[in-house]
Amino acid sequence: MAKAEHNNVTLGMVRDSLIRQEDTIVYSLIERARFPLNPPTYDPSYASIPGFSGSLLEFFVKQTEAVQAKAGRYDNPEEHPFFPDNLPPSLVPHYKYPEVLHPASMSININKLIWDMYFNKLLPSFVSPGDDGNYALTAARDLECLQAISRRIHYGKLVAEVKFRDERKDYEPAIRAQDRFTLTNLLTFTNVEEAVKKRVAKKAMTFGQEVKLGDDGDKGKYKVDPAIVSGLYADWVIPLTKEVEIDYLLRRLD
Ligand SMILES: O=C(O)C(=O)C[C@]1(C(=O)O)C=C[C@@H](O)C=C1
Repeated sequence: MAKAEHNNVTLGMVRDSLIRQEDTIVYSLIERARFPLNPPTYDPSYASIPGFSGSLLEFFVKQTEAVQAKAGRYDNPEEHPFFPDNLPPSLVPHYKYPEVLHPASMSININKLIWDMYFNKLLPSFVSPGDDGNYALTAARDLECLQAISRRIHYGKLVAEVKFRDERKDYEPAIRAQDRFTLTNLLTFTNVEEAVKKRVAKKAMTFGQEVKLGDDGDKGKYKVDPAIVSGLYADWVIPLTKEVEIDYLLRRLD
């Protein structure tokens, strides 16, 4: 059983955090869109780094995650590495994060899926084709997008915990029966999902407009297409958050 000392987390608080995380995701997409696709970043034959086989992107992500692991990033249960194997241990004093989640949540990490979605589906849809040589910056911006999206999706663990505590008698039978269908119905709020999709499109318009003095700027011209941002949420972010919620709930009574 998870310790219950942080029972005061409410669904409203968790949703406020999801709303704040939208800002980070939209900004990180805008920052990545400053660069074209830059294919050599992803081409294993381009990098040829001594002692490393893989793309510049993989090199960058593995090295960055190693440094961040040593600095304690993954001690925080909200953070999930993309390459969890062989990560070095934290070298800093352990901060005692509140134990809100069930311990089984530690085994849930769907970053492989997020990685494939980001590079195969999302990235080609919002950056221009082309190559400007800024491969290291490109890899850095990609990692920022990935980390922001991953944090949001894995936040589903906390959303699920709060929902479970609020409606324990409804969730328990479905968990005992390992009934994904009923769990999906219980945790789905279609009106909230619709509001999320509309809000992120509005944020993409607001944050991604050209700000000019003296006139209204380029109306209708945005740094990242708002429809792509709401599509990202509709097709990936919300469904994968729900996937994490279900994975978490299925193990909640272990
Ligand atoms: O806010 C919630 O209740 C969530 O579970 C989060 C979320 C989302 O990903 O935005 C997912 C499922 C719900 O149907 C509504 C919204």
